[in-house]
Amino acid sequence: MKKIRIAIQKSGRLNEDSLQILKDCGISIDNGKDQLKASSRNFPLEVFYLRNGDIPQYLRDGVVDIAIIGENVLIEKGEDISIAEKLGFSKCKVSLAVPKSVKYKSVADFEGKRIATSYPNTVKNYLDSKGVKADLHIINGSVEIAPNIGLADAICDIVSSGSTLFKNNLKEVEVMLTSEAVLAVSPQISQERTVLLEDLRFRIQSVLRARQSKYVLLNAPNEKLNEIIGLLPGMRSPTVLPLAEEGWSSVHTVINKDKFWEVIQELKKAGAEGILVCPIEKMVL
Ligand SMILES: Nc1ncnc2c1ncn2[C@@H]1O[C@H](COP(=O)(O)OP(=O)(O)OP(=O)(O)O)[C@@H](O)[C@H]1O
Ligand SMILES: O=P(O)(O)OC[C@H]1O[C@H](OP(=O)(O)OP(=O)(O)O)[C@H](O)[C@@H]1O
Ligand SMILES: [Mg+2]
Repeated sequence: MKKIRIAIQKSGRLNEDSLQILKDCGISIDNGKDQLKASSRNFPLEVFYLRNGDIPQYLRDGVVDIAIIGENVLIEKGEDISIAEKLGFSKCKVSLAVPKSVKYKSVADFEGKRIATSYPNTVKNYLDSKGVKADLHIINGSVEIAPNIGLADAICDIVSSGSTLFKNNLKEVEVMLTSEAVLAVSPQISQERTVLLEDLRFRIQSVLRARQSKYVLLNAPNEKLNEIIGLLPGMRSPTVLPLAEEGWSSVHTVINKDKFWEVIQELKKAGAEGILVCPIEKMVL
């Protein structure tokens, strides 16, 4: 049987979370740390460990069928490559920044300025769309230092917490795009391997849904049941079971992790007791 070939970042910010999501999908990989290639024992999958920046070309050439990669890299180097799933980790922005002392008014201020970046296509497309022409200096790392050493007037790079900008006395002035890790697909993937991709996507979706949700159990006095059920979203509707003690019920449901603390407060006010919150491993609709 053919195996589906996936590219994963060899080392760096995406490596650990990429391996974790495969693991959560029940896919075990025999992983010698310095290997370039590994196989799964229990899923027809081969893993290639590659540089993030090289992955769009490998996808285009059909050397790998799928990849976990930052959306920002696809926008820079792989606009022709499609995205099968957004994976919810490595969230960041790609932004333009200038020294704090600069009085910035609008994107027109970049006209004729020197901008240091590892994302030349992204910057060029953005500035073109605004009718601005700048002078791009392509550098591969430590971009934020460029204005301090007189190499550029401004930079374009990844911003997450903003602390790298802060340390280098820069301020973010334009957010060009937001990004997260995605599952990207080669335009050359075969029919046979597309079937494996669908199987993998089914598992990934179940894992991502579960990561977004909490399983909640609580006790409620029967006279408050309607009010409490009204507060709960649930997958279809909450499960209600009688407790051994007369007049009380146990209510089970699923709550989105972002809404969770708000809902818990409301449940308590409505008379819920003994609230348990549990992680969910997989969630299949
Ligand atoms: N500070 C950050 N916060 C969140 N996500 C980030 C951050 N920095 C980078 N990323 C995301 O992780 C990806 C990989 O970043 P990383 O710095 O590990 O690799 P790289 O040096 O860009 O690539 P390569 O693997 O080619 O060396 C980026 O493309 C981006 O999507
Ligand atoms: O807003 P922040 O939270 O500070 O994150 C942004 C920084 O993170 C990335 O660098 P990384 O740490 O990956 O180092 P690198 O330049 O060696 O890739 C990116 O290139 C920025 O410099
Ligand atoms: Mg980096």
